Amino acid sequence: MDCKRNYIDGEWVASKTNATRDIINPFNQEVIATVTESDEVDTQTAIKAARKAFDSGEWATTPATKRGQIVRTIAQFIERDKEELAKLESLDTGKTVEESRGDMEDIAGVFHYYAELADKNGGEIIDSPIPNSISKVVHEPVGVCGQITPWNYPLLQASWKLAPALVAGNTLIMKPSEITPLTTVKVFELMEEAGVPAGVVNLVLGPGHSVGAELSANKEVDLISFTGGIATGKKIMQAASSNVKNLALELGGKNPNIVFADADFDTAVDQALNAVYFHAGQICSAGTRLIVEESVHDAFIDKLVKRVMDIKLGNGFNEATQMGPLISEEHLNKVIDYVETGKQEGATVAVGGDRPSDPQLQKGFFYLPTVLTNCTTDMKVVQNEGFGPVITVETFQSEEEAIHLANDSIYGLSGGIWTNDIAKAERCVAKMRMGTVWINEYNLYFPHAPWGGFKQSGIGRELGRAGLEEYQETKHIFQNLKPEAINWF
Ligand SMILES: NC(=O)c1ccc[n+]([C@@H]2O[C@H](COP(=O)([O-])OP(=O)(O)OC[C@H]3O[C@@H](n4cnc5c(N)ncnc54)[C@H](O)[C@@H]3O)[C@@H](O)[C@H]2O)c1
Ligand SMILES: C[N+](C)(C)CC=O
Repeated sequence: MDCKRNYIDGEWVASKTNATRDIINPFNQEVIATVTESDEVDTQTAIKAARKAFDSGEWATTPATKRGQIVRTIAQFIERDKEELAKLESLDTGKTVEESRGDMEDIAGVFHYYAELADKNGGEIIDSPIPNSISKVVHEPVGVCGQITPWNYPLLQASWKLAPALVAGNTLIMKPSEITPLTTVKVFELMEEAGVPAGVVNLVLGPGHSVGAELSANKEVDLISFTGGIATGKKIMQAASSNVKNLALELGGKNPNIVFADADFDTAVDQALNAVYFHAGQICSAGTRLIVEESVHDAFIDKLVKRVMDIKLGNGFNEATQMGPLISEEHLNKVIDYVETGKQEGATVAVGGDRPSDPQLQKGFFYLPTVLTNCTTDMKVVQNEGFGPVITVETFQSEEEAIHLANDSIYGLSGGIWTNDIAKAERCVAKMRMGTVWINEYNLYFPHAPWGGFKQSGIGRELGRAGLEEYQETKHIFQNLKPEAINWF
């Protein structure tokens, strides 16, 4: 098995430490790859390469149409290699290949979207208050960008950072999660094949406490874009103050999914499952706080539980599998503790609440899809992000109570609302403090619409025009066409 390496200044190189890390398939704990394990010194080498490439001005002054063409070629290569990439993502994360195929389509779509935007953001002439002058606003790249991604959607989250950074003319160093780096390595191969010049994109494989911390603190890095947990985000924010870096944080969520009694009952039940159980609930936007109008609660939970009992756990490579394992033993233990806490707090396990007993699943990090009823907003299990296949259920009697429960969180990433009363939906949405709110829908995202969180779910936006603007500085240029002395002094 060859060892996957860093990509620095256009070369594939092993870490100077000579250390390696085994990458594990969460379905059966088999080693699927070995990768180089880097440290601060490797990171500094990559930062220097990105700095040199940016300061040379070559990429930033490449015409935007040309940068767009290269990004479009990357999209086409992802489409060409979609099946290989999807299988690699599933081996690495345990999610079903069907889900990974969907991710790859989304990822190619993100590269296509930003390729199209590349030459459509050329700045503007603004009305100057001074006669005989020109006032214009232009967009320039921020500079050297550090990009740090999580393990749950490894390549998807990488694409949201790579594509806009490239079309805006930046250079970058990416650090994928040390647990799931394989598809990111592959996309760096595709970026090399597409002709991205040496030094513009750099990849450093390794852990957060060394590689990630160096990227966040190093004064040669102008921007840090991070997707991951709140605790890490806070550390990065502190480290980034070293040189007042630009900062984009995509953090966690504890997302409400509100069901009113007038909603289409069967659709709302079905979508309550979709809101949570994809990728075993390891989704930032998972609608894990189900908030149901009291009058339909019992019928709703009956139907939900029946549907949950039918969810098929297994190897993501089997077509019949609907839910794979959690990412690691460490994470499985966190989910077990999380549910135990809920039970101690008084929640009732309506279904699940344990590991599966199926002998075929014992080597994998599986946890049963779970519904906890009798939950109240003060419980830890309602307030903390569990990041597993666990729904907590609360009830409400009035619109105001539903909104109060939905907003009673340090998070503000996303939320859903199910009702056939459009006026009620609009009233509620106006009060919901979240970056994305779905009405009669859940978990839908696409390249044209911005994504990001209110409150402690983050700072800044990815996707859409806003996702490009994160990678741009705005410059005002004022030119006096008839300069004269003003003789003030
Ligand atoms: N808002 C979003 O769009 C979004 C998307 C996906 C995941 N997430 C969130 O990500 C979290 C799960 O991902 P995770 O467990 O990989 O998160 P994490 O915070 O543990 O790790 C994320 C990345 O940060 C790195 N890291 C760890 N310590 C670091 C440090 N001190 N300095 C710099 N980098 C460091 C890790 O190596 C990894 O690459 C969840 O909270 C989830 O909600 C958010
Ligand atoms: C942003 N999203 C929904 C693709 C993945 C969150 O974990």
